[in-house]
Amino acid sequence: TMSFNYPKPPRSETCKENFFGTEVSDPYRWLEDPDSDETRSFVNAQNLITRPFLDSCPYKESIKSRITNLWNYPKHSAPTKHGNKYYQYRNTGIQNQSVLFVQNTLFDKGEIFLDPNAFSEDGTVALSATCFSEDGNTFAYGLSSSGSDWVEIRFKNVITGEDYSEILKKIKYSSMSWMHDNKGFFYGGYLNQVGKADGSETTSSENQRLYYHELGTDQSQDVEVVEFEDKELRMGGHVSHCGEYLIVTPIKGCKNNLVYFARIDPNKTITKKLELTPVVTNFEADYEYVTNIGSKFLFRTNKDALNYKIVAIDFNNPVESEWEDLIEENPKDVLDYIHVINNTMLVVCYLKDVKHTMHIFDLKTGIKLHDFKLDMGTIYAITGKRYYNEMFYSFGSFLTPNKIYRVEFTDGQIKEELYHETKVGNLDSSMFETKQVFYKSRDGTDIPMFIINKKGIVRDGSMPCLLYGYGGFNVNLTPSFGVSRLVFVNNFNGIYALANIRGGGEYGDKWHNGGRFENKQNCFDDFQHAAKYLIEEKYTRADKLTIQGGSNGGLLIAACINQAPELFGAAICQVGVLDMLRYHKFTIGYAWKTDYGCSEEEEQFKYLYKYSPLHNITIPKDGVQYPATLLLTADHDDRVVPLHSLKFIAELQTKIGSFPQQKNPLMIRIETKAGHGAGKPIAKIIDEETEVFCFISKALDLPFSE
Ligand SMILES: O=C(NCC(=O)N1CCC[C@H]1C(=O)O)OCc1ccccc1
Repeated sequence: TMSFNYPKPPRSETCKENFFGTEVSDPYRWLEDPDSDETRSFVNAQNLITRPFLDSCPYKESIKSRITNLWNYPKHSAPTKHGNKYYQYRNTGIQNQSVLFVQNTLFDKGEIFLDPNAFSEDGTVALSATCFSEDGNTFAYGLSSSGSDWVEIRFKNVITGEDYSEILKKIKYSSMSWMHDNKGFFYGGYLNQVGKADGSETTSSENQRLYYHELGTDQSQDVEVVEFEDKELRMGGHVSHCGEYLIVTPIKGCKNNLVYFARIDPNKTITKKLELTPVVTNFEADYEYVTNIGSKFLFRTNKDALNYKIVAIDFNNPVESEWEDLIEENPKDVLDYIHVINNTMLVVCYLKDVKHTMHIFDLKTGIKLHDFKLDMGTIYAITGKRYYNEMFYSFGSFLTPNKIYRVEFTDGQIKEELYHETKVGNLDSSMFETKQVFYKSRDGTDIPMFIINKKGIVRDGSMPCLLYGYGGFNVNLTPSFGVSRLVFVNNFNGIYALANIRGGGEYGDKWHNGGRFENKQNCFDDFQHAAKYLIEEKYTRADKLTIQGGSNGGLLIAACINQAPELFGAAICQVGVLDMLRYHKFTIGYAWKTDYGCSEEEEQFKYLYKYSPLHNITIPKDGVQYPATLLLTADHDDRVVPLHSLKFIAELQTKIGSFPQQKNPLMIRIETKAGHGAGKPIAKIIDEETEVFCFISKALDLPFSE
């Protein structure tokens, strides 16, 4: 059996805080300083424990080569057209970053337009945001380094391939939008933030402003065009399809935004703050700009529509009593997203029991004109400008990486053809089967869950199982192709299960609200009942069951091992939100109040304190032990700062690690030059997935077969 002598970091007995009469100690608060010597030595001490454990896995090299060669298939994105050229991301297989190609026609092999791999040796500079000007002659592109949310924007002349000289900095959580003169450009920035701003800082991101940039000038000349008092607002700025309006959608949290607009003259530069007309001035609903016909503006909204709908607002008379529903709310299916095409058509994707359906509606009348035939899966993207009579959509599912279809609208016909199908080498998908089951949670709610396994398995409870969940922020976990999960099913002879627990948006706001605020415990109950279902149905047994989740999903994992350690053999908690009393103090954490609430409010403190992972590590009774637990974080994660994981592992090892019955490892893997996940180079993804499997294999004694 294994035993570990975990680091004994200094534990402050004086750091206490009083929340409405409850005294809460915070012995590892000093770990909140990422740059202190103490924190650095804590990180090193942890890596000295974790590194040898992971490297001792006898299957490490074969796991890595299996994951690598399954990743190594050519990838293509749906083409998008700008000006008279087509653009498409391609990856030969395991290039760290995908490369942006430009083609003159749909079927020529094209040439490299922008290769982000050229920006760094190790692929840690990613292309995080792009925006072509209306005429397609200028390409605005945002680069992010080491996985940080910070973005630097550059402008490329498409004809010459040369970059303009200016670089826009201090940009984060920003929209990008061009004036139709192809010279003016809107973006959101934190230009006043002081101190380090490279993603390793934990400074709260406050006072974002919307700026107007004139192409070819220095950022110091940029004009602050929109400003609101509230320091927590992030400004979405979108130039309308006609080019005559700027729609401004300030958002405070991660749900519900305001709507303002300004008239703009595409032929005049902007020299001062814009005059904004209010349309929505309360945070009661989401409003997402779709398009406009003159002054009639379409928005996708959940206002009085938990499953969302399309509403028309006349900006000449925006009073709510004059709003009209263009596409009514569907009582069962969620209006997930929408794309205007061919001038007069709306492509609408619904989510129906966690699978997409796709239809065409008339832009003026809202009448349905066409249904697309889709397999069980997900629409990943739809591309095509409003005035094009051609669009592309990409579709994927658990065993289908990506199928791109081209749709052409000519003389009243809708012609559709397969444009490109991604083939995965060395994977015979006919060996696997996927299904959707429904199980009951603690309160009787039916929860959907996808299950993937090899065909012909015998359900005798002996198989290892990997159960994944998220459960928050209206996020939908729909079927998608994932390499590591297929390696788990194929080479660990495992079961992969994906539980669509409450807090997500799988059944609209009813589902999101069911996992928010005082209902957050439903997420944990739903997930624990998924585990019980998999055990009762003999897919697996507790000591062969691994649970995995990231970010808000990391909170899910940590709360579940605190509440029901007996249910799980292993737990993978990636970039988790683990200190629920202090999360809102760092970077963009305050924006998550719209799911979690905040400890500064008494009622909210009470329910946060009840499940906050850092504050609920409990010594299990009757010889039960915590599952083998691996936390993962990274030094440039400025979405969920590493201090959450550092404090949690310190508390877990101190409180639980020294107990005789605790044989399972309690560890943390801290990555460098990496962040929350977006833009992570393939090499780092493969290393991380390999080491997660090494941990699980070691902890649960799982054999790996080539
Ligand atoms: O904070 C979030 N989103 C929520 C989020 O990232 N969360 C919410 C909880 C922890 C973490 C996660 O689950 O990934 O987004 C900020 C943002 C980024 C880019 C553009 C605009 C705004």
